[in-house]
Amino acid sequence: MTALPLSDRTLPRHAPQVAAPTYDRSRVRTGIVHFGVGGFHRAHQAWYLDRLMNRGQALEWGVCGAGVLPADRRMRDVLSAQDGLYTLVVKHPDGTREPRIIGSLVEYRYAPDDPEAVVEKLAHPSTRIVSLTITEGGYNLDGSTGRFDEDNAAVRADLVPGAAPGTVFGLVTEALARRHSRGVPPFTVMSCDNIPGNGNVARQAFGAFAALRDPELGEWVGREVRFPNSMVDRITPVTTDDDRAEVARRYGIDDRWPVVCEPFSQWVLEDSFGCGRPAWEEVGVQLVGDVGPYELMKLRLLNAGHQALCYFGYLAGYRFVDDVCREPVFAGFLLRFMEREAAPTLRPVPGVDLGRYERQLIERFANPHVRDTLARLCADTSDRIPKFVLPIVRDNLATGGEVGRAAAVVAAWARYADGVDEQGEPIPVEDPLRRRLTAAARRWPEDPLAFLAQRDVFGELVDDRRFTAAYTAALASLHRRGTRATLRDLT
Ligand SMILES: NC(=O)c1ccc[n+]([C@@H]2O[C@H](COP(=O)([O-])OP(=O)(O)OC[C@H]3O[C@@H](n4cnc5c(N)ncnc54)[C@H](O)[C@@H]3O)[C@@H](O)[C@H]2O)c1
Ligand SMILES: O=P(O)(O)OC[C@@H](O)[C@@H](O)[C@H](O)[C@H](O)CO
Repeated sequence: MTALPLSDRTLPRHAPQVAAPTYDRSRVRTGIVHFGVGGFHRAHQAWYLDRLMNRGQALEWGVCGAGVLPADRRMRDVLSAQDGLYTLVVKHPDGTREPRIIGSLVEYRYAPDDPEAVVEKLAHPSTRIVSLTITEGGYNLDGSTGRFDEDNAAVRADLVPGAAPGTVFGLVTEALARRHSRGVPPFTVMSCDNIPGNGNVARQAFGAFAALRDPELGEWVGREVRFPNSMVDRITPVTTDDDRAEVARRYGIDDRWPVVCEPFSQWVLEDSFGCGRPAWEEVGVQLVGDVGPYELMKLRLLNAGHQALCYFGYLAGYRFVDDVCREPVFAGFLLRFMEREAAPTLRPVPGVDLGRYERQLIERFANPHVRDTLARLCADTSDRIPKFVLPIVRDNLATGGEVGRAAAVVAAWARYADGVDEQGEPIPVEDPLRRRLTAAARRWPEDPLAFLAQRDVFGELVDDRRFTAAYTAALASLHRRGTRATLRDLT
C-alpha cells in the first residue's frame, strides 16, 4: 500500500481505514496552550480532548502547542505539514492495534520564531488553560533546596527588562502581566508532569519567577492563578522509525511523527480551574478534591517501580522493559520492593486495591508490543530518583520501615553511572549531571560512599548508618557478583 501523507486535505481518504475525527476541525477554537508537546501529551491530554470532540463537545478547547527548545523545531515542522494531525496507535498485550487519527491539536507555535506572538496568544482571553509536560527538570528547582534556581542563565536572560522571553517562565509570566494590566482573568496553569505535588511545584516555580520580575506581580500570581495538581498515567515510549514504518505499512498513513502507547490510561485531576475547563469527567478523567493519595501511589509504585527495574535490567544486558519484566528474578524484586517498601508509605487510595494495582503494573510493563526502552527510563536519573525513590526511603527511615531494596536501586544507579555494563559494553549515560556522577561512581571501591555523598542529589542520606550499610553492601555485590545474584538475595 502506498502511504499517503496526513493532513486535513487527505483526512477523508484515511478515514475509511482508520478512526478519525468525526468533528469539523475548522470549527475547533483553541482554549488551551500546551508547552512540551511530545509523545505523552499527544497520547493523553490531546486524546481525552479528541474523545470529547468526537462527542460534539469541547470544540472551544482545542490545543495550541508551544515549544521553547531547539529540539522542538522538528515538532513544529511535522505538525505544520500535517495540520496538527497525527496517528495514535494503542498497542494491546495480545498484539491488537487500535489506530486513531487525533485532531484536537490545531495549532503549534515555536516560541523562538516569534515570542511576541506566543505571549499574545497566551494573553488572549480565549486562552483559559496553559498546560505543561516540560519534564521534571523543566521546573528549574534546585534539587537540594527545592528553590527556584534564579542563577539559571536562561532565566536570568528572561529577567532582563524588555528582553524577548525565551523560557516557559518568561513567556507565561509576561502574558500573565498583560492579562493583569488589561483586566483579563488569569488562565489556569495545569502541570501534567510526574512530580509529587506537580501543581504546587508549578505554583512555586512560576510564582518565584513572577516575584523576581516584580514582587507585586508575584503576589498576584500566588493569589489569583490556579495550579491544579494531577496524577497522569499512560506509558508512552519514544516513537521509533519502526513505528513510522508500521503506520505507513498497516494503515497507509505517511505520518512523520505518530505516537504509540499502552491501552491503560488514567488521569486524576484536582478540580480547581479559574476560567472553566472541558468536561473531562465525561471521558473518564477523575476530577477530585485531593489528588495526593493517587499521585503518591502512582509515583511511588509505577515511576519508582520503573527505577527499580531499569538500571538492573540495563546492567544485565536488557534493552527493553518487557524483556526484563518477564524474568522472574527482576519482576520478583520489583514486586517485593513495591509490597515491602513503597506501598507501606502510601495513604489509603479511595477505591484502589494496592495489591491488584501492583500486579497490574507488572502486567503493563510486560506488554510485549509497547517496546518501551530501558534507556528512556534510565535517562535524567538525577531528576527522577530524588522525586520517585528517595521520598520512600526517607519515610521508611523515619518509621523504621525497610530500606534495603531502595538502597539497592540507588546502588544500581551508581553502578550504571559508572558507564560500563556487565558485558563490558559502554553505557551512554544521559543526565544533566553525567560527568560528576560518573566521576563519583568510579571512585568505588576506594571511596564506597563517594556517589551517595553528593548532597545536592541525596541530601542527608549519606549520614544514615542503616541506609549506607544497605547501600554499600548492594553496591559491592553488584560490582562483584552482578545483578542477578544481588537481586536474588533481596527478593
Ligand atoms: N512518556 C510517558 O510515559 C509519560 C507518562 C506520564 C507522564 N509523563 C510526563 O510527561 C513528560 C514528558 O514526557 P514525553 O514522553 O512527552 O517526553 P518527550 O521527550 O516526548 O517530550 C518532552 C517535551 O518537554 C519539552 N521540554 C523539556 N525540557 C523543557 C524545558 N526546560 N522547558 C520547556 N520545555 C521543555 C521538550 O521540548 C518536549 O517538547 C515526562 O517528563 C513526564 O513528566 C510522561
Ligand atoms: O517520564 P518520567 O521522566 O517522569 O518517568 C519515566 C517513566 O517512569 C514514565 O514516563 C512512565 O512511563 C509514565 O509515568 C507512565 O505513566
